[in-house]
Amino acid sequence: MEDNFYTTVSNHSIPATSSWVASTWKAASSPNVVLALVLGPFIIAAITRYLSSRPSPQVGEEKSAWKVPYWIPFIGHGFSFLWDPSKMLREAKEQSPNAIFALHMGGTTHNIVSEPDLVRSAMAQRESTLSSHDVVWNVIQKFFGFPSNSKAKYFANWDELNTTYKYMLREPYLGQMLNTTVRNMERHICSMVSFVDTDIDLQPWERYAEASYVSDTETSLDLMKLMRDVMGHASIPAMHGNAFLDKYPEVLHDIYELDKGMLYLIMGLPAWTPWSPVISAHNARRRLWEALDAQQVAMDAQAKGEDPGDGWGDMEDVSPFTRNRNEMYRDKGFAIRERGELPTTWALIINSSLIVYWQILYILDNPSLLAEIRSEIEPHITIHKPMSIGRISEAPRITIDPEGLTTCHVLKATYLESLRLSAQPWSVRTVGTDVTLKGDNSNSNYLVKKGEYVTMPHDLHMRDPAYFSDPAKFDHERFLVRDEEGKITGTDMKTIRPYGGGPSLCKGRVLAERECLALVAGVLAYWDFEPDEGTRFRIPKQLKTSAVARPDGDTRVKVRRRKFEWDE
Ligand code: HEM
Repeated sequence: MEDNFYTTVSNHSIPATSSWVASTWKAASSPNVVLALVLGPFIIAAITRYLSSRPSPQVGEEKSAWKVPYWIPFIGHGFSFLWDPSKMLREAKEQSPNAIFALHMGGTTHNIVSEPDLVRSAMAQRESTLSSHDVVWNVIQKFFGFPSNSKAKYFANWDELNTTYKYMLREPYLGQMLNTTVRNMERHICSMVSFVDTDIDLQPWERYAEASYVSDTETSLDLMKLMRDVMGHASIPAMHGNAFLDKYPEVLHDIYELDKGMLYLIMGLPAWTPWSPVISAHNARRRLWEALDAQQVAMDAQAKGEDPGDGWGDMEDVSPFTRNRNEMYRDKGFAIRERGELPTTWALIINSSLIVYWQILYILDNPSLLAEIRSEIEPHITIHKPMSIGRISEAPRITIDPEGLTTCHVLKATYLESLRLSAQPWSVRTVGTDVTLKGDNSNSNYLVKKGEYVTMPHDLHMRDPAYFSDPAKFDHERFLVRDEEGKITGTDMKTIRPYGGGPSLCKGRVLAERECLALVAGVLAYWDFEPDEGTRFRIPKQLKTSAVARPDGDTRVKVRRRKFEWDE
């Protein structure tokens, strides 16, 4: 037996393993096997393609989504989707004979819905039919890093958590938070650019925007980074109090780093992945948790009548929203590590600060629009004549009236058009029971099946030429409402959904709109900009992010303070 075992069948005196390799090689190199190996993948791909393109059986009157054919089993459209989701969706929509089409990715089926009537129907379904819970938890756990064993507590207190949003959405709290934000903006707008050539004397946002001294009246810097940080320095203290940003000045940049790594974190890539954006995202998230946890510890101590600790001060300026959430966490026994302040802090920063950049850039690119907006906002912005001693004078102060700005329809229309062009929001739901999404007539109803997903990429609709002519062009006129004489009487948001919809509709939408209008108006009233090179501003390509696009490169601009009447 032993001899047989070690003796090769081919009678040669080579070891058995080699003999096995040799025989396998011989078999593998036979023409039939080579043919099978070469043709196999093609045959599998062809069968997959055939099976995936078979129409779903129709149930009664109701159609189901058109399935976009694919070639690779299980992975389906995964690669082309990851490569360029916007292009892929646009092309699939163009080919689709139905108002809904379905993509297959990683064994899951996504019914892609973008027509306004069908989105409305989806948003109106009960949570048990189309649920956002699983998707929300997936993001909360994987992206924000919540402990996975807190899921039960999180959902047990779902209603209480949602109730706290009234401290952001409703008066008088909304007004309080907005006023604090706008007062911070007023201070930062006057000192936005310092025209010094020593790095140490620059404002933090100038350093981040890579400011480079041109002259005593002119500085060159990156517009996106500047606006992002100025907005962040106004809104973070309005939510968390001044001490928070003083103690943790890196919070803003950690939020940007975290956001850049969103996809990697959702894919579950660990911190040791040898790819720097993944490592940076993990590190940024750890530092953010440390900062937010420290604030919760300080607030807990203060609530017990104890000293909140070094550098926190009296925390009187922490918003009612953050205070109320801290109270709720204590009442419901949430451990420090289970408290969810990172998602709201991220949501506060990440979208508004980018929209402000896009809106300012689109306006600057159109000088007659800029002039129109400057005259429209003039009654609601006051620039105060500064005190002077000899030839030295302080920077003029600015006062912004956010309520008044809500009547500036052209300004508001440019905000809506910036959202239409730059926001990329998606709402995703899991299908709990078979459901019919109703279109505007019985011929446009669609059945979606339990276990699948309804995925609503709102940007697909917001750039659909069937609804928005010349969709890539910035044209704020499309949102203006005029009377018979052509006089502007208001704005109409039409069917855009930059804030998502249904139960997970953005809770900061009113605050976002008012703070964006205030910052854009304040900056345009106070500062002049010109492109650093050439005569036109470059409108950069957009990179896909969570909800508002990032530009694909720098927007270097030269900034000067505007000339006011007393300068003449
Ligand atoms: C222009 C700026 C903003 C845009 C475009 C935006 C967009 C969005 C989108 C698309 C969603 C998800 C909706 C869905 O799942 O259907 C969302 C959710 C949310 N946003 Fe905003 N947002 C903005 C500003 C803000 C601000 C300033 C805050 C203030 C903290 C905020 C707080 C939230 C919160 C708390 C949620 C989660 C709501 C929930 O799950 O119940 N957002 N936002």
